[in-house]
Amino acid sequence: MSGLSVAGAVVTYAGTTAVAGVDLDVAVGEVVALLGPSGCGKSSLLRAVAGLEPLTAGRVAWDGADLRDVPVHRRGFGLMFQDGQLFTHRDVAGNVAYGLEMARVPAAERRDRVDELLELVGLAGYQRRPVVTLSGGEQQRVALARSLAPRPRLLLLDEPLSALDRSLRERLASDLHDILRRAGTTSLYVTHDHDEAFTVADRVAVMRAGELVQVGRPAELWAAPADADVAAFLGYRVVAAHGGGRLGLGPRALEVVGVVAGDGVGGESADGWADALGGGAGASAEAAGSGGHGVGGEASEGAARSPRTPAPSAEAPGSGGDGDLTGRVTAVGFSRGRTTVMVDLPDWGEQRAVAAGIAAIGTGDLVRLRLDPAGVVAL
Ligand SMILES: Nc1ncnc2c1ncn2[C@@H]1O[C@H](COP(=O)(O)OP(=O)(O)OP(=O)(O)O)[C@@H](O)[C@H]1O
Repeated sequence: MSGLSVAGAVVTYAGTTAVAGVDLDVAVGEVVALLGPSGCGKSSLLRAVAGLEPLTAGRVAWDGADLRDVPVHRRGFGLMFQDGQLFTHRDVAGNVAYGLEMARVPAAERRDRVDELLELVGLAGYQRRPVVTLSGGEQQRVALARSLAPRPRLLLLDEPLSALDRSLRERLASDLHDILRRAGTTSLYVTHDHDEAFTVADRVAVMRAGELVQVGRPAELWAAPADADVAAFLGYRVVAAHGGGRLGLGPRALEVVGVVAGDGVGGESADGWADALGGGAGASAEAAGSGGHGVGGEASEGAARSPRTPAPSAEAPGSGGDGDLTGRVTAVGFSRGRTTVMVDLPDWGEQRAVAAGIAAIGTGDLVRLRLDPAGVVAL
């Protein structure tokens, strides 16, 4: 096996088992994310791969060669942490060049490599900037450039974005994906954030209580989580399925398709909304056959889809005769152009649902929901 191979790895601290027998391969050029909740042993495993933590059992190998007797600085691995730990007395170029100086790379070659890396991480021209004048995101880009400079055969990243705010984290995760591919750097990436793992990695290894519970491509994990815990960790809401078993409801599994009884508060007047929508919404309200009104987007998306579209009623407890679900709205929010509501459902409790466009929904309304089979996984 070329690349990294971890077999039966165990890490213990004074009687506590942090890593309980992990097998994991990372192929050359591949980016693998270790994803799991706090305390599951991700960092311990990463540190064991780096050589910073001894293995109680098992082995770590590169290109088939056991690394047991190879000290940290001779493994040819790079490290990057949450806090980039930049040298504050050096400027940006001085930080990026650090590993190259240690490797006694000649000055002219160092300069070229620093320029190339700053270009790669989106900081061209920053060479002489004192690092203390940089934003948190820029500092992490410098830390990344520094760890990539000596061309590590494996880059180990431990929560490199978790000190940044959400929008910056999303942006940098996407940039990291591109930068690691362009540099062709084999990487092991620790995070507790599923979106970040899915964005950055080719494969995601889900860890729980010291063990790997599932390894796969992001789309594979999302389509078929190994169990209810993995599903919940990936962002599904786990609910009981009709007739036993459980379902994972994805963030867009439930869609409001109509208001059955609009006696709630907030939003626009139900009638005004229906009027504004014109024929489409009227047709929807009629189809609902309840005297309620349809809710839809700009092009009346909700109305365009028939409210009687058969939902997987066999799997949906609390569903009406035609397969729709009905529940009471407990909260209404508006985010990124969509109305989102919390709806109290008879068997599933409070669940999040989306309504296309700006809908006249108020708390207390009784709404009809459609369960989109594409947004649901059986567990
Ligand atoms: N140096 C240490 N001495 C004793 N116990 C430790 C040490 N480092 C970690 N642990 C314990 O080992 C377990 C795994 O910790 P680890 O840091 O590997 O998890 P993690 O998944 O990386 O969590 P986090 O994301 O919070 O860092 C935890 O129970 C932790 O308390």
